[in-house]
Amino acid sequence: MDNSVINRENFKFAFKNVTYNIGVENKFFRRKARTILNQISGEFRANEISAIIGLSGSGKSTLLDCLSGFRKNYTNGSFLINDNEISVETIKRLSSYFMQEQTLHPFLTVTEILIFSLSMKGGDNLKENEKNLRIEQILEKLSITNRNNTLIKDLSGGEKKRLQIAIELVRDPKILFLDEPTTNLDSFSTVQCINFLKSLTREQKTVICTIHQPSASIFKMFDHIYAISNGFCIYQGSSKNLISFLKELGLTCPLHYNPADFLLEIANNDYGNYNKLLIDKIENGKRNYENYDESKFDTNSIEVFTKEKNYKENSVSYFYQVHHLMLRTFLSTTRDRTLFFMRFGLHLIIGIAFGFIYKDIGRKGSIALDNYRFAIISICFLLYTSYHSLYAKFPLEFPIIKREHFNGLYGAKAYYTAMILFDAPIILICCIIYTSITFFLTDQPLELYRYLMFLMICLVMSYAAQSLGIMFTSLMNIQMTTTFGTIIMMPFFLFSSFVIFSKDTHPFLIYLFDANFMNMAFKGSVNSIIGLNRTKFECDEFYCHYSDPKKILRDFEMNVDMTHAVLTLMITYDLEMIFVLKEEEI
Ligand SMILES: Nc1ncnc2c1ncn2[C@@H]1O[C@H](COP(=O)(O)OP(=O)(O)OP(=O)(O)O)[C@@H](O)[C@H]1O
Repeated sequence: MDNSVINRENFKFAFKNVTYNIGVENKFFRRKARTILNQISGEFRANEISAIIGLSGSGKSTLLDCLSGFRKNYTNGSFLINDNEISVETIKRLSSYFMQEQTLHPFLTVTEILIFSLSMKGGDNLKENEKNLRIEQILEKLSITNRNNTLIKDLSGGEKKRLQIAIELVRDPKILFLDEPTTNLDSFSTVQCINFLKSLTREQKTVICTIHQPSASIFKMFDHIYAISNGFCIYQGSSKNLISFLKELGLTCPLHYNPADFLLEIANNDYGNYNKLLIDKIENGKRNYENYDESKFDTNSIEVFTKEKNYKENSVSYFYQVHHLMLRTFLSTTRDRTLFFMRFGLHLIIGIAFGFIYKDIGRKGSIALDNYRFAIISICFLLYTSYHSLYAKFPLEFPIIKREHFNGLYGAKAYYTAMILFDAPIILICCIIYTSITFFLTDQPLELYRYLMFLMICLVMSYAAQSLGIMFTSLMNIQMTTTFGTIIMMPFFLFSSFVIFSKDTHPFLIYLFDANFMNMAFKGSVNSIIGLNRTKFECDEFYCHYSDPKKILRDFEMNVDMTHAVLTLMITYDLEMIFVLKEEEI
């Protein structure tokens, strides 16, 4: 071991006895705990770049998730800064997490995404020129200065990676966690990326990254190595001390052989079972195979980090977050108009199609019953387009918002508010397109209040359906919402007076009809077309059974007080909104 004493700056982030258990399914569908991290300890220092290495599935990403606070449930153990215990919340405030998946908005430019991150961090405190200067400095460091106005989707893989790091740096974190930052990079870009990360350590930052099989030259660039095998620590210390550490156990690394590969082969039992010996020698991470000058540590310096509340916290108001989120959505939507135009186009095409299918129903007594069918199908169409409108965006956006929300850019409430506010005028335009075309083509009486009533019912129902979609998305994960989202609508449909009448059900169930927004939407739309004292239809055949609109309303149990219908829809919308906006996690 190299015995020269190292003076590192007085910041040490350590963890003690960290255990992480996960429930796994066995063949009887019971959940059984599996331990991924076993009472491991370790430490990382400022001015050092540390690599967490290990075989695939050894627990590298899990350790990074636990250290950064990304996985806090089922994590046991303690976290310390300069030997003072700190909470996961403090770590989150001091750090930024670079996730493995590329999570960037493809239709924003490099500058726009950085301005957004900076605004969310500093709000209005920074002047425009200060923001631009800060961004210029970061881009210069990352060698992407000439790509300022390029859309993210047009950047190369390496540039995207560097930009993602830049976004995290905007918030000036003390600790930077990076999950496999060099994956998919060629050897030149890998060296460039590690060199850049190394340069950050000169600014008092603690850089911790997981890395998959580093080459010998990359391995040497790391100051500190933390090696894991099956959730246990098998080495902790400097990269240059690894060979002597192994030698003490009788494991001699062949000349010109990559020490990282040698260690991973030992972990894989290629030379016999040495794992237990390694774990014991390094005391499962309690020991550091490096000499530090511990007298340099000032244990009081913890105050600086824990008391400095707005170090990484959201320093901007809820309204400021909503405003910037809406602005960002507006920019992306104006550049990628596919979904936007598809929604308008869909309402236009379906409106024309239904208009022709139900042509003349507003005038002819022989087909008057089709007015009831037309109102029901209109509600079903608008209900599903609104219900799916936002959660269709989720699979694409989810990794992005998860990262941004985790890194403290904005709250869940601000995100949902911005999403709903941005979508509100789109739903309004879609409803106007659909109702105007169908009302005219089906030859309904040209009475303004009747049309407005039809539009209002369709609109409020669409908002209620949209918020229901968001509510389920916020409650379940994306796969669950996509799989069960449509099935969840079935009970609403069942008690909507379409499948079964309330008079034929148990009196106890009547309330399910009265409180059901879909029932009120069906009844409200049918009433706005053939209710409201509509005169009899002209009978164009020998006998027209339903030429009297009152008869349709009575036979199909469609009579409703319009105020009751509108109020039920509005209350449903409000209740769902209250539920969604009280969510704290995305
Ligand atoms: N949510 C989870 N549910 C079940 N098992 C999990 C979960 N997360 C991690 N694991 C398991 O924990 C082990 C460690 O996973 P982890 O992703 O930390 O490995 P890794 O060392 O980062 O691997 P790689 O280098 O392949 O990314 C793996 O066996 C993985 O299957």
